[in-house]
Amino acid sequence: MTAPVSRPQTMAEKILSQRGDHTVYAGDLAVVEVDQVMVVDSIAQSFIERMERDLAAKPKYPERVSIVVDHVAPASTVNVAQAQKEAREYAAATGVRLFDVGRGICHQVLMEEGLAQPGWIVLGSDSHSTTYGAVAAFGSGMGATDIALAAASGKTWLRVPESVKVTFSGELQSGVTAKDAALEMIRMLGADGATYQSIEMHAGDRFTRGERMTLANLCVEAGAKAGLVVPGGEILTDYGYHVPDWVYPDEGADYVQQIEIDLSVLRPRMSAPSEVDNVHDVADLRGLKVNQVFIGTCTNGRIEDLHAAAAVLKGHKVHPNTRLLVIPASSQVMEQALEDGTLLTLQRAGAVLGTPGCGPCMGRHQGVLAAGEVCVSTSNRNFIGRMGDKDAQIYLASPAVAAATAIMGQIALPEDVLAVSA
Ligand SMILES: CC(C)[C@H](C(=O)O)[C@@H](O)C(=O)O
Ligand code: SF4
Repeated sequence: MTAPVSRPQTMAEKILSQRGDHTVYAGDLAVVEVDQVMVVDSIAQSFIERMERDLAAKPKYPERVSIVVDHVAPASTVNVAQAQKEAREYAAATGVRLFDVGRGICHQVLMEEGLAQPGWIVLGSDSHSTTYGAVAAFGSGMGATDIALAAASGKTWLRVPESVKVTFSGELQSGVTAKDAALEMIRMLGADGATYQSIEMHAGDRFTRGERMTLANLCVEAGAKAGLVVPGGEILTDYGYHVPDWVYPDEGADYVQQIEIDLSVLRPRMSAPSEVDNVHDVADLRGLKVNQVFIGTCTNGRIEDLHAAAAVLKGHKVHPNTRLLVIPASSQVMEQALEDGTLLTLQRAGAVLGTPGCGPCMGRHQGVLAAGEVCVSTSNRNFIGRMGDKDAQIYLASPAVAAATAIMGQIALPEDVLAVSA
C-alpha cells in the first residue's frame, strides 16, 4: 500500500477537505457539507420555485437555511411585496429562518447571528457572500439552482479553487482605512485577476472583525470564489469565536499568485467610474462636484463606519447642493448608533437616515440617481447603471472620505474639512 500523499494546504483546501470526506487540493472536485445557506429577497422566488417545482424537496436541515428580506425593504412595488409575502409564507411552512424587513443586510445579519463560524461553509444567493471569510468561513455566492440543491441535500459540490496570497504589512496611517486597503487590493489584482480563486489574506492581528468583513466583501470584485482572512492574534476569539487549529493554512502551500500591500504608504483611495479596479488617490480626484453621498451597505454600514462618518460630520452641515443618505447595515447597528448618539450627530449634520438594508446600493429604491448625477458611495460596485440612470457616475470610498465629500459638496479628504473650519 502506498502512503497517502500529504502536501501543505491553503486555507480553502483545508476547509474543503475538512467539510468533505477526503483531502482535496486545488483543481480537485469536492463534495462538502454546507453549514448555512442564505437566500436574499430578490432571489427568494426563484429559490422557492426550484425547491418546490424542480426538486420537489424540503430543506434537509431547515435550521441551516436563512432567508433575508434586505435588498428592497420595505417593498417598493406590488411585485416586490408579493415576492416577499411568498418568502414569509415559505419560511413559516418549512421552518427556515426569516429575517424580515428592517433586520438588515444579509451578510451583516448572518454574522451578528453567529451563522458564519470559522471553518464553516456558507453559501449565499448573493455574490458578496465572500464576506464570511472575515471569520475564516468559506463563504461563496451561487445561483438559485445551486443554492436550492444545497438546501435540499445539505451538501454542495465545487472545484477546489487555486489560492492567491495577499500579505498586509506595516500599519495604516491615521485617516486611512481597511476600505482603502481593500480597494488597493482590487486594483492590484484587477477586476478579473482572481477569477474563481480563493484570496487568502494574511494580516496578522491587524483589522477588527468589521474591517475583515470589508476586505472579504470586496474580494468578489476581483472575481474570487472566496476571500479568506487568516485569523490572527486574539481577533476572532475576542468576539467569542472558536477557531479550530486545522483552519490555518500550512507553511509552503501552493499559491498561483502572491502580492504584498504595505499599509504604511497607503493614502485614502477611491474607485472611479465604472469599474471597481479603477482606483486612484482621493487627492487626485478632489474637487469634483457630488450630488449624492451614500454611507451604508454590507461593505461599510457597520457601527465603526458610522462612527468614522460622525467624527468628520460632527458640528458641520451637509453641503446645500449635496444630499447625504446614511443607512445602517442592520437593526443592531442602528440601535447602537441610536444609543451612543451617532445618529443624532448625523441627523443634525443634515443626513437622511434610512431603514437598515441595502438601500440604494443596487439602484432599486431609496436614492436612485438621475442622468448626469455623481454619487460617492461606501459600497462595493460602481458599474454603469448600478444606482439608477446609466449616465450617473459612482465613486467608491471609505466612510470618512464620503463624510468629508458630503460637507464639501465635492470629492474631498477629511483634512479638507478641517482646513475649512480652521
Ligand atoms: C441581488 C443580489 C443577487 C446581488 C448580488 O449577487 O450581489 C446584489 O446584492 C448586488 O450587490 O449586486
Ligand atoms: S448592500 Fe449592496 S452589495 Fe451588499 S448585498 Fe446589498 S445590494 Fe449587494
